[in-house]
Amino acid sequence: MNAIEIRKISKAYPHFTIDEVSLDVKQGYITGLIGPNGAGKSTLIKLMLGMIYPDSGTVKVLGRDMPQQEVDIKQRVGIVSDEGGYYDHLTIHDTKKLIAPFYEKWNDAKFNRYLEHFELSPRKKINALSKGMKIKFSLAIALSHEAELLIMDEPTSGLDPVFRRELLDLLADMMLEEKNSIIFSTHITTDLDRIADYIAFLNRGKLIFNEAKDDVLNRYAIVKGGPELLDADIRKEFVGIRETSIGFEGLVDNKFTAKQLFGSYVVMDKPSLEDIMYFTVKGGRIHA
Ligand SMILES: Nc1ncnc2c1ncn2[C@@H]1O[C@H](COP(=O)(O)OP(=O)(O)OP(=O)(O)O)[C@@H](O)[C@H]1O
Repeated sequence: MNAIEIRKISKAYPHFTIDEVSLDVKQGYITGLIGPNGAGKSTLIKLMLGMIYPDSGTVKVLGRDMPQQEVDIKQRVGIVSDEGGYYDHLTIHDTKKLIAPFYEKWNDAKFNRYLEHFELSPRKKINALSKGMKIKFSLAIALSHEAELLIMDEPTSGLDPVFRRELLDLLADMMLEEKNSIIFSTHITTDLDRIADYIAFLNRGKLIFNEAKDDVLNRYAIVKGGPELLDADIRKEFVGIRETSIGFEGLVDNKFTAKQLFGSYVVMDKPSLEDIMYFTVKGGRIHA
């Protein structure tokens, strides 16, 4: 089953369009949504959460239709973001009092444990929280109502390295429960190297791929070689290529085809997710 099913969703802003994106977020796994600034990650997440409406296409979350069954969906989903939509002038304690009755499975003891663990004072006002503290607070709320699905927009970007690692451990703990699923957007791809099972890559409002991370890392390759190997046709084989006077380094999206083409004339390396994002976003020839 899929935790989220997006079908041919489009949303146009004056200078940006989410263009017929279809995406399945697999239940029981962690999916990382990657893409450069302005790729449309937050827009896609807002569409999943019914915070904005698509021009066309459909969204199903945990088998229910968004936005028709939004109330039911929100019971089962935890949202982690620094744009919490909470009232700025309220304290953490008062915000919790306002939110908790909404959830059928609210666990107050768990919430208090998380506050303590995250060193958040219940007396602190929302507008006095740093970006990282807001993330911690929304995570405490999400984990205290037995959410089966966490949807997180850039959860690690405002966090120090110590808590970032701790957050990744908390997410891994959540995944011990088989039915739980997580999707999170980030441009810190090293976080995903550690915990993601699937990678969905969005660029300029289009989905480039949504694949198991290991398959992606096996399929793509970084190819390095001398300038004499390149001509116009060969260049077309690359997703992106960086050339200097002494050679080139490029990304191919099918290393088996590239092996047949280049044989032993080149060196092939395993790419990182960052390499894949960099070369895809830059595209064509990159001048060094
Ligand atoms: N309400 C809006 N009205 C007009 N344009 C918008 C609106 N919301 C987002 N956009 C535009 O949509 C594009 C995608 O923005 P979005 O925030 O979804 O990207 P992102 O991938 O999350 O980027 P980042 O990594 O920088 O947060 C941007 O060009 C942004 O200016």
